[in-house]
Amino acid sequence: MPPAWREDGEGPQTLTGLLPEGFRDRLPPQAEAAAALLRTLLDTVAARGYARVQPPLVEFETGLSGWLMKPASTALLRATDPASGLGLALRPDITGQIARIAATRLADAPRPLRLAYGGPVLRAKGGQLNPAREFLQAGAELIGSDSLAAATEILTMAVAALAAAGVTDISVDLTLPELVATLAADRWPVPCPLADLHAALDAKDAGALPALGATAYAPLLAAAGPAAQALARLRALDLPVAPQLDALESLAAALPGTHVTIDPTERHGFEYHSWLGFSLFGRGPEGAVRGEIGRGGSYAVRHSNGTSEAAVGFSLYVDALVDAGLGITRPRRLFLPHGTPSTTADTLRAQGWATVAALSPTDTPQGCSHVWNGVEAAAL
Ligand SMILES: N[C@@H](Cc1c[nH]c[nH+]1)C(=O)O
Repeated sequence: MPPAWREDGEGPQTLTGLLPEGFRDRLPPQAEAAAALLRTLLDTVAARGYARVQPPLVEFETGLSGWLMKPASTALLRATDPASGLGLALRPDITGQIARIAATRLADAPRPLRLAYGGPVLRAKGGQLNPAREFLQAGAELIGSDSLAAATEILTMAVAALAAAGVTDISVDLTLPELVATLAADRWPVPCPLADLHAALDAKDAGALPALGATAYAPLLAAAGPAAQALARLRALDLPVAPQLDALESLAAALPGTHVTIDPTERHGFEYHSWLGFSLFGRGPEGAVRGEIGRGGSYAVRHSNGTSEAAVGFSLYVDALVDAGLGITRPRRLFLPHGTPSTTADTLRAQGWATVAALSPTDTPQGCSHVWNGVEAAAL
C-alpha cells in the first residue's frame, strides 16, 4: 500500500484508523449479515408487489422533507457541492424522498403506488442511547391511501419481514400521533403552548400537567399498555376518535401471535405522521434487539399543485438486527490447494461453492470450512 502523501510534498501524513463519532466499519461476518438481512427484508416486500426505487444519498434539503405535509425534525448532515456551490444535505430518512418521487416522477403512475427501498441514511446527531449516525434503512411505502386496509397491509408486511429475518418475540407499539393536537383543538383546550403539552406527554411527565392546565390529559398517559386494556381505558374517556380506536383494534387483531401495546400520546419520531404510528421491537439470538427495530405509520405527501395524498409505510433498521446477532451464517468456503486447475475451480463454483485459491504452496485454508482433496470437498 502506498503511503498517503501530504499535499505540500513533505512526506507521508500520520495515518490513524479513527472514524468520526457515530460511524463504524462493518467487518465479516457482520457486513455479510447486513447484506443478507437487507435482501431478506426486501424480498418479503417484493413478494407483495412493492417495486424498488433508489433515490440518491444526497440532495437539496427541500427534496428530503419538503414533500411531506408535516416537516421531519431530524438534524441534517450537510455538505457543499464543489461543482455548483449549492448546499446539499445527506438524507436522514428515505420516506421523504419516496414522497418526492411519488409527487414528481411517478405523479401519474396508477395508485395505490407500492414502492420499496434500502440504503444508508445519515444524521447530524446520534441519539442518547445509540450514538450511531449512519443506519441502513429498508422499507416500503404505499402511496394513495392510509385506509385501515392499507395500514393493515403495511403493518403485517413489516412483521412478516422481521419474522423472515429471524426476529422472534416481535412486538408492536401503536400510537395516534395526532391525538393530542386533535383534543387540544377541540375537546380539551389548554392555556399553554401545544409544544409544552407535547413535551410533557412525550416525557410521560404526568406531574407537569397541572402546572400546564392540562390535567385532563393524565388519563391518556395512564391508558398506555396492552392493546385490549388500553382500548378499554381510552373508550371509557369518550374521545372524539372512536373510528381510530376501532382501527387500532382491527390492526391488533390482524397480528395474532404478536404482542401489541398502545401508547396513545407517543409522538417521539412521529413528527410527520398523521392518524397512525407504530414502533417494532423483538429479539435476536443474542437477546433483545436494542431499541426500536423499525417504525412506520400514515402521513401525507404534498403535491406541487397544492393537493395532498395519503400514504402509509414503514422503515426497518438493519443495523439493530445485525447487532442482535441476526443474519450471521458460517461461511461455506472451499480451499483449493495450490495447483488446483482453474477448470476444477469453475466447476466447483458452478456447483455453488465459494472457492479460495491458494496463491502459493504454503497457503493454509484459513477462513475456510472445507478443503478440496482432488476428489471431493472435505469438511474441516
Ligand atoms: N421513515 C420513518 C418511518 C416511516 C416509514 N413510512 C412512514 N413512516 C422512520 O424511519 O422513522
